[in-house]
Parts: sequence; C-alpha cells; structure tokens
Amino acid sequence: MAQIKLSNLRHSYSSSPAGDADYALKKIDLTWEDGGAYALLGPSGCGKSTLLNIISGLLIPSEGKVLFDDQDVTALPPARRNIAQVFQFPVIYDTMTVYDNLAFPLRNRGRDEETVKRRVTAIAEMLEVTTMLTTRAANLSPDNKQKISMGRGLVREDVNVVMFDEPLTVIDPHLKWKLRSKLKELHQRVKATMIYVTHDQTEALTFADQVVVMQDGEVVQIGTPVDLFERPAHTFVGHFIGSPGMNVLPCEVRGGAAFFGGERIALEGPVSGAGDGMAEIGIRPEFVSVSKTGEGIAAHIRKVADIGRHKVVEAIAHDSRIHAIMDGEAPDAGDAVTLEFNRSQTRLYKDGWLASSPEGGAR
Ligand SMILES: Nc1ncnc2c1ncn2[C@@H]1O[C@H](COP(=O)(O)OP(=O)(O)OP(=O)(O)O)[C@@H](O)[C@H]1O
Repeated sequence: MAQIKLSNLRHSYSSSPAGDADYALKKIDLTWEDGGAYALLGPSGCGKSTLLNIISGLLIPSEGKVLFDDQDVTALPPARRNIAQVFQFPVIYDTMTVYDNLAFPLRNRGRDEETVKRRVTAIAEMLEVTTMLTTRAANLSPDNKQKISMGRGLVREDVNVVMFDEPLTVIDPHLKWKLRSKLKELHQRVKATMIYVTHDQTEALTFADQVVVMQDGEVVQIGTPVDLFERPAHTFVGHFIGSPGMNVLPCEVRGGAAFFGGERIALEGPVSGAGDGMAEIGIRPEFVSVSKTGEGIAAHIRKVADIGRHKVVEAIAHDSRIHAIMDGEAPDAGDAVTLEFNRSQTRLYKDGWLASSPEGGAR
C-alpha cells in the first residue's frame, strides 16, 4: 500500500484551455495517507471520475504530478501502477467458479497455488461467500456478483490502492446497507488504502474515515463525517451533506454582528473572515428550535413532513425558508411560531466560505 499525493494537479479536456471554466479539475493538492479509508464525494460532473482516472493512469493530467510514496508516477501507464479497481458493474467471468474468479488477479501475476488458496480463502471468509466458492459465477445474484467483484479488488496484498467507483449502483436498495457496512469492515481488516467514489452522502459517510468533498473541479473540504456535519467549510458542503441540508440565510454584517431581516442573530463566535456587507448565516435544521410561545424570530409554518423518527418542519421567516428537525409534537401548517438558533452552531459564511470562529479560539 502507498501514500498517494496529488501535487498542483489541473486537468482540461480542451487542447487550448482559456480560463478556469475550461478545466475539469481546477487546482488539486491532496494527500491520501497509506491505509486510509477515503470517500470522494460530489455531484455529477464535479470531476470525480477525472481524478480517479488520473490516479489510475488512464488520464495524464494537463499540469501537476501524481506521486506514489514520493515516486513520480504521472507518466506511468495503468498496468505499471499496481492498482485495483472495482467498478459500478461487476467485472467477473461468468463461466468461472467463484474461487477461480477470486484467484484470477493472483494467478495473473504468477502467484503460487498455495498463496492463491490462502488469499482466496481469507477473502471469501471476510465476504461471507465461502459456501459459494464452487458455484459458477453465472448463477449468482447481482449483489453476490458485485461482492465477488469487490473480492477480486481486495485479494492482492501488494496493490498501492483499491479504488471503488460507485460500486453499489446496481445493488438493490435493501441490500445496499449490508454491502456498505461489509466494505467498512473489510477496510478495518485489510488495512489497504481505499478510495470510494460516490455522489451518495450515506455511502461516503458510512465508509470513510476522511471524506473529500468536491464541487466544480475543486476540493471544498476534507474532513471526518463529523467535521463535515458540524463545521461545513463551505455552504455547498452544508447543503450537500445532511437531510435536509444546512439552512443558508441571507444576512447583513455590520460591525462584526449579523442581521437577518434586520434582527440581530447571535453567532458561534467572532466574525473572522468578513467585513461589513452581505453574507450568509448557516444553521443546520437539527439546531433550530420551534416554539409557539418562546422568544426568537417570528415565523409561520408552511409544511410539516413526518419522516418516521422525527418531523421536518418548513417555516418561513423574513421571506426565507428555514427547516427545523423536531422530535415529538410539531405545529401545524399555517401556525405562527418563533424560531431559535442554537448559538454555538450558528455560523457565518462569506462568498460561500466559513467566516466565523467558535467562541474562545479559531479552528
Ligand atoms: N472525455 C471528456 N471530454 C470532455 N469533457 C469531459 C470528458 N470527461 C468528462 N468531461 C467533463 O469534465 C467534467 C468532470 O467530469 P467527471 O466525469 O470527472 O465528473 P464526475 O464527478 O465523475 O461525474 P459523474 O458522477 O457523472 O461521473 C464535466 O464537466 C464533464 O462534462
């Protein structure tokens, strides 16, 4: 396994890029530590596949370098990078048994049959497919086929990185959670550097210790699932992660204080990155309290959705929509209410970027 470093990377599919808009990857500096479980998360078109193809060697970046353990591999073809990839659709040989499918990447590299047996047995046990080893792959269900495909990616001990590209796309929704948690468990046992590419926040947050969030060819935040939830560095991350995402409300900053519809809103701490002028307040629905009698911002309820464990309330205040998540009894549509924001979770954003610090010290 290896540390993978992307240094000053840019990529344009155009032969004569004029400006930033012509770059699928704008400027990426990123280190994937040896043995880490990473997710690369972002909406369609943000550049995830481009980045993956640069790591695997299918694409040579327009600018910058790819380093595996400090060795420059930017110009090396895929076959010389020693990478395992698991794709959206299972890549297995239908006519072979499960055992032979799992053995294939090892035999292909001339491993002796004793090693093949040891690795195949271990991986089959981890994936809970031992009873299927003599079954022909053609007879497997789609999720078992994808499991074997994953096993083929994990069976070699000498790869630099295992990359998963939306591996659960073809899996039935009710089986997805099983494979998701299986993958996490596999990482803990195999300890390989793994990069999991997805546009699905649940998959990313379940699998990864560190999530790299991309938007429009740039990395907007790298952090643990908790970091991304608690302290989004950009309003995009706040929106993209969470259900519903973070509320982003227009505000005016005057003398270090934030005003929403003319009302002063207490922020987590000092404003660190914005002068006077228009900015945005970010507050997650989990930290908005709704009350019929309390203090706070006057609002009215537009909708209440019961989503099982809790209710999602949609309120309108100063012409802005604000979501709140509530347990227990919720008001009804049309009710007049007041909203309070948990101060320590109320952040300021300027031009999309976090511009407030917690009380008692910047983070
Ligand atoms: N071969 C190509 N030629 C020209 N432009 C491309 C090519 N491949 C991708 N792009 C463009 O580069 C940008 C990034 O695309 P990319 O496929 O890397 O995003 P993605 O995040 O992987 O999206 P998806 O999840 O839909 O695969 C997009 O604007 C896309 O249109």
